[in-house]
Amino acid sequence: MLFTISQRFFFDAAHTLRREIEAEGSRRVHGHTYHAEVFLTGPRDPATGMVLDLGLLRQGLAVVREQLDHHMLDEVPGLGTPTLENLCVFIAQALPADLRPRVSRVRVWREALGDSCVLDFSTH
Ligand SMILES: Nc1nc2c(c(=O)[nH]1)N=C([C@H](O)[C@H](O)COP(=O)(O)OP(=O)(O)OP(=O)(O)O)CN2
Ligand SMILES: [Zn+2]
Repeated sequence: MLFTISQRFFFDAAHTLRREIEAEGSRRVHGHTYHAEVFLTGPRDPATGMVLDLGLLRQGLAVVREQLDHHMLDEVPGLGTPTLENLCVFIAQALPADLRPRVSRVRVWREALGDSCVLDFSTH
């Protein structure tokens, strides 16, 4: 049996974005509240009854959040163009090494704008 556990966090960050439409507002420095959810999939450890203690996932996400919250996303090393897609990849790669192999999905969204992106490792 496989189980999927998840944990959410949010961060406030600034960015600029070059776009072909609505270009002017996106090009200026502006901010968003981003939400992210990371999903880990695996079997239960028979000794603990857990895929992984959610407290450990929460600790890992805190490390990732530190690199994004109140940052200028354009300047975050390794992120690239600050899109939702690149944020999904960045979050998956920035997790502690022992958690990374179990990541099955990362979702990043902006509640206020109603847009979101999902990186789904199970379909790759
Ligand atoms: N495939 C993607 N498309 C777009 C992305 C993305 O990350 N992936 N991002 C954007 C913009 O960042 C997003 O739409 C927000 O636009 P922005 O100019 O930052 O803000 P708005 O003017 O739309 O909204 P505000 O409420 O004024 O912040 C576009 N496409
Ligand atoms: Zn924006």
